[in-house]
Amino acid sequence: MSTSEISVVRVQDASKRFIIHKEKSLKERAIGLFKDRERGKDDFWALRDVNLDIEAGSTVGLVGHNGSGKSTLLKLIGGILQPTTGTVEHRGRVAALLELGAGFHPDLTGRENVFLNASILGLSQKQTEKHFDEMVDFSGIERFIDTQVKFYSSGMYVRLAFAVAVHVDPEILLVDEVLAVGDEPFQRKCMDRIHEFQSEGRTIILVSHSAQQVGELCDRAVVLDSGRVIFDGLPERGLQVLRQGYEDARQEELEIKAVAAPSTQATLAKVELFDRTGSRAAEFDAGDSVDVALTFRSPTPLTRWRAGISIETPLAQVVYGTNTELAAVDLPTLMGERQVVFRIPRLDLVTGQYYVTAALEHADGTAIDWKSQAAMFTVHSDTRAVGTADLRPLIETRSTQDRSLA
Ligand SMILES: Nc1ncnc2c1ncn2[C@@H]1O[C@H](COP(=O)(O)OP(=O)(O)OP(=O)(O)O)[C@@H](O)[C@H]1O
Repeated sequence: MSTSEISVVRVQDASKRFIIHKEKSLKERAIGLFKDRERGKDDFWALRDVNLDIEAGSTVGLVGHNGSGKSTLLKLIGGILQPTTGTVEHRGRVAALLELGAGFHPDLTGRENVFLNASILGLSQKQTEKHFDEMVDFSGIERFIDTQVKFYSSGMYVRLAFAVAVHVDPEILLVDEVLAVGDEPFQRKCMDRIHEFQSEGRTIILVSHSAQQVGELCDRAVVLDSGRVIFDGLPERGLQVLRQGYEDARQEELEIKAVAAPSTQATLAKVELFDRTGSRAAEFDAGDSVDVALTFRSPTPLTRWRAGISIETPLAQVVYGTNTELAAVDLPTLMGERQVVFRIPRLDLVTGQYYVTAALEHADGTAIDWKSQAAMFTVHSDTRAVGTADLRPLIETRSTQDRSLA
């Protein structure tokens, strides 16, 4: 079977242009500027030449900076927006959970909206009646089902919208960030439901700012930057590309600031890893010791500061984090260059790749400088386990009967 035969979403050379209507100032209006209507408009390309083939049964995370075009792409896939050029096709019933407000009518009650929304998604009145109790039960807002949704909190709104979306039997589920609105138990419930969807072979496309969510759910990440796809592949790599982008933007901002006003600020200059022999290293065996050495510089005296590190997985889950204040270590005034070394006596981690993020902060926790994923290392462990901590339990078995007799 060719890719095109099994793909349920196909985006070909799609671009989307928005026309932005500029507000004229009072002065411009008074002196009759912008007589030509076109001069009050600006073209803006939110997406440029996007190509995507999404296979049935995959879960794809759309990630990128604010304004990079994720929601616009999701709306094109859902058919809510049409591309300016190019084509977007999908096969199968689509349920879309887009931003708050889309899909529900504020003056109608929860109950009325469920019927309206389900019918838009292709369910007959009878089918909706059949699933109605399940939907309301899933939403957990039965007490408010006959209240107009304009009085709902954003969390209640999302609960009901999600409940409808997952009960209309969609082949493709589009989810835009809304999961972040629900409270923790509801988010967990949604995640479980999404896992169920995955095991049933349905296709999910979600926009998320949560690296953890993308790592946990997706088998593919598409990274957007200024409306273009800059990466399409494994989530681990996609999240690295995204983080590198954030880091580059931060560095660029710092450089611009530095040119505008030469900094008197202290910096975290280097993050290095050393093995027990004092050599620079990036490969360790579980149980080895590692020195994480941070080099700081300050052109003026900096008092009451702290240094911190965290060890993270490629999906940004923190395995361990500490700082000199938590460790009750007093640091002398920083002037010129100084190194702070965190010696970890045993790296009891399971086989895998890990990153060190490090920071320089004021004593009250406000950031002065930091380096995200500044150093990478690999751990080799001979134990076979999942997770990150290499706890090496001793496993023994006992007869509980013998114990009760004793
Ligand atoms: N209807 C619209 N009219 C004009 N511009 C729009 C419209 N919708 C989106 N845009 C612009 O298109 C760009 C991409 O927006 P989009 O919402 O797709 O970004 P995003 O990656 O989802 O951002 P975020 O992470 O902030 O949700 C933004 O600059 C946004 O201002």
